[in-house]
Amino acid sequence: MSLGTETKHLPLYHAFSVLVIHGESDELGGLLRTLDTWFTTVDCAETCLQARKQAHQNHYDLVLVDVGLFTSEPSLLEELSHWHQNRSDVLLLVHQNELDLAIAAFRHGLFDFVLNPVHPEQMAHTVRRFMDKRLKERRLCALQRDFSRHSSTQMIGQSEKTKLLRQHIEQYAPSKASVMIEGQPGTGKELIARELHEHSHRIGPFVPFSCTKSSPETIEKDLFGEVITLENGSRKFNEGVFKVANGGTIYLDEVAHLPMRIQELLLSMLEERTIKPVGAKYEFPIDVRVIAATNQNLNVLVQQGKFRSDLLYRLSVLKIEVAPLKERKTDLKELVPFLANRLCHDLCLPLPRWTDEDIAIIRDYEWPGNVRELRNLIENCILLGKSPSEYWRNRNHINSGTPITVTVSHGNQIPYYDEKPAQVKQEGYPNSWTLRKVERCHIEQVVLFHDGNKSAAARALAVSRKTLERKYKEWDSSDDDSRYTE
Ligand SMILES: Nc1ncnc2c1ncn2[C@@H]1O[C@H](COP(=O)(O)OP(=O)(O)OP(=O)(O)O)[C@@H](O)[C@H]1O
Repeated sequence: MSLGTETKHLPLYHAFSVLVIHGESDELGGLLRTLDTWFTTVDCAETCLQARKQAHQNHYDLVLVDVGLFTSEPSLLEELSHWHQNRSDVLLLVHQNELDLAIAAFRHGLFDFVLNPVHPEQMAHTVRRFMDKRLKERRLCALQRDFSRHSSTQMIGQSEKTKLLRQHIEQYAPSKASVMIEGQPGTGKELIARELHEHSHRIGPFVPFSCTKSSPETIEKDLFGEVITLENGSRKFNEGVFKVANGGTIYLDEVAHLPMRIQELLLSMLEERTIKPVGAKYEFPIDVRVIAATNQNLNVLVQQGKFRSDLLYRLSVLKIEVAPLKERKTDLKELVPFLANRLCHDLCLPLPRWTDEDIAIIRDYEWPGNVRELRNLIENCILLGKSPSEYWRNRNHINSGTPITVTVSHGNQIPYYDEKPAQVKQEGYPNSWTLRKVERCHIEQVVLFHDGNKSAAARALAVSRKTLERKYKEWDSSDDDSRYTE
């Protein structure tokens, strides 16, 4: 059996494995050689018992079986039909004089066969069909995992602003009216749009679309679809995003970037509830709810003549403003454990244990990148096995020996997400300490760090040496030793 042109171009399906169930035969050698060029695992079984044993120990994506074996091993047919339904594709190898056996196999749902002796081109064609189907299934499975990782519709947070947001979502969801969501990048605008769709009970899908594509022509085709006339005169229809979202919701992200021509088409769609694909002669009715999002001030863009005021009016029938994370820091209490739990679960890694210092860093930071930045930080820490404080020090090239003074308010602490109460390692000062006590302790710590060199300590503390001396005098005169009496 030699490889023809098609087999030479056959991609290597290395990640798949094959079992060949075949009695002793001269034809087998050639068949195995051919399969060996495509797959890394090609196993052989000569009897039903052997095949069962092999299949028990390994997973096979494809099982090739010589139908001649069904005469001596009738139970094999039943078993193969079961494998076929559950895990493996089954390909029958049929001689001209074995058609009755093939027909019996068809009755068990095994319909795919090649004629024996096998022609390499025919074999390559069939194998490609099976393996491409498997590859598609794998990709779909990976996409679904990736999708669920990135598209949660669970909005976390108990700050007043987030509670109000939830209230708006509940009130706005059942309406068909357009919604404009305003907020900085990473604040959760898409998440809100998904929640609106989930609660709307619209039967169609939720389809996100980024308006930052370069050319108006591409956006028009992507949004409204395209009718192409082929050389033979027939017409091919490429569905646009609006058609895909029919009955559901379209989410126009960064709507401020829409070119003027598309703004006009979108306005017409919102008014007429119809779309006209590029190259089409007719308009089609459409039932899509539009949710748009922006992190720019569209009123300013209207004044600058970059955004149509009538479109802005149409898109903003209902309006939601999302506050930046720094204005709703109490959300961190739920967000940190939620994101850490989810990421650890996705990455199959154990939950980290963080200290007061880590918690204080997360709480005191301003989060310009909002929840997305928080999520990225947590993911980095989990993957690198570093705590947020360590990560911060490394990122900002701070010497790990530098003492970090963080006062942690335990009453307002972000809770641990472990089921068991965590052993919180206390690195800050207790809440009961006065500012005077904290100051003294901190100065003494820094002086100690500099081996008693008060000039170096003063420089690290950004005060003059004189100020430091004055502090020591004050403490000596007041005989204040109560700093250690906790
Ligand atoms: N309240 C929240 N609860 C849980 N996860 C959140 C919350 N807000 C945002 N996220 C998560 O933060 C990430 C960024 O959110 P999202 O993509 O919705 O932000 P966005 O405002 O649409 O960003 P951009 O403007 O850059 O498109 C996502 O992983 C999202 O799931």
